[in-house]
Amino acid sequence: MNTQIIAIANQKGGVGKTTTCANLGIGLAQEGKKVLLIDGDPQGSLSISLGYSRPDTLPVTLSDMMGKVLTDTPIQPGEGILHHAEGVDLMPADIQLSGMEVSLVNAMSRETILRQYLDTVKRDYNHILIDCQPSLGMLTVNALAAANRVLIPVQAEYLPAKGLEQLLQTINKVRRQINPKLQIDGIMLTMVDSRTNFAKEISALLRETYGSKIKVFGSEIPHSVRAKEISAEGKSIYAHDPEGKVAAAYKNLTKEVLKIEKQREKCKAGIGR
Ligand SMILES: Nc1ncnc2c1ncn2[C@@H]1O[C@H](COP(=O)(O)OP(=O)(O)OP(=O)(O)O)[C@@H](O)[C@H]1O
Repeated sequence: MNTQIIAIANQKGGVGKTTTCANLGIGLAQEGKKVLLIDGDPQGSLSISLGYSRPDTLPVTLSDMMGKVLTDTPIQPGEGILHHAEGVDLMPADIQLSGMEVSLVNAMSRETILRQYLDTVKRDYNHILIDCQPSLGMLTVNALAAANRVLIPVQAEYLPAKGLEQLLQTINKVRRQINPKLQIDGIMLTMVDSRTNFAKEISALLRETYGSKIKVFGSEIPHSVRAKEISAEGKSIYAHDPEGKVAAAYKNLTKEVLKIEKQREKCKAGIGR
């Protein structure tokens, strides 16, 4: 299986990474894809938002799996992977992942420990989505080293241009030094309040600043209280508010993401001919 591994990254906190990871992942599952979500954040927000309110009580989390890679301990098929009612699988995380990040500092091949873990599970999945932590630390570098695609959610409240530059530099560095396959899918606006001109201005500015180099997704995720509620519900926006505008936006995003991979496959086939 040609597994698509998508890192959802932005070192700024609270921009909608976790919400996007869960709803894009479940959107892909609704399109018939086999999906694994990786909680790459020691806060465990993705695990919590999918209903595992106390990830610290789970017997196995991502830090255990990365620990096994570090110590060359075999990983059993499907070990520690949870199955969510809406058709996605999840490798959860808890605060132990912080300790793992510290141990990585002195580890051999420290940037590729997550990639080595994913190599043991990826044959079972069409898509693996990684919810990155809000920093450019070693866990995010591991996610970028493991992925072949990166999607960047940006909150429409203000333009963190400098932050975005730092992220793009990190992505380029990872691409040059560790993972030449990494491609940027695009920047995606989240929490857009369409009643204000401000959001429109930010959207236009993003397209003006980055649009020539990086795709800015046509799908923009509206700001909605219904979206805010889902993290406490343990389910997706499709289950919580199926007819709402956020569900529609995430459905569109899912289609855009699938279109990108189709186009890349076509390009590859064209080159191969
Ligand atoms: N479209 C939306 N409308 C309103 N609130 C939203 C929307 N998307 C996410 N939120 C809320 O905004 C907050 C931050 O979202 P989320 O946790 O997805 O961001 P994050 O980038 O993953 O955060 P962190 O960096 O802390 O992991 C959460 O309370 C979430 O419920």
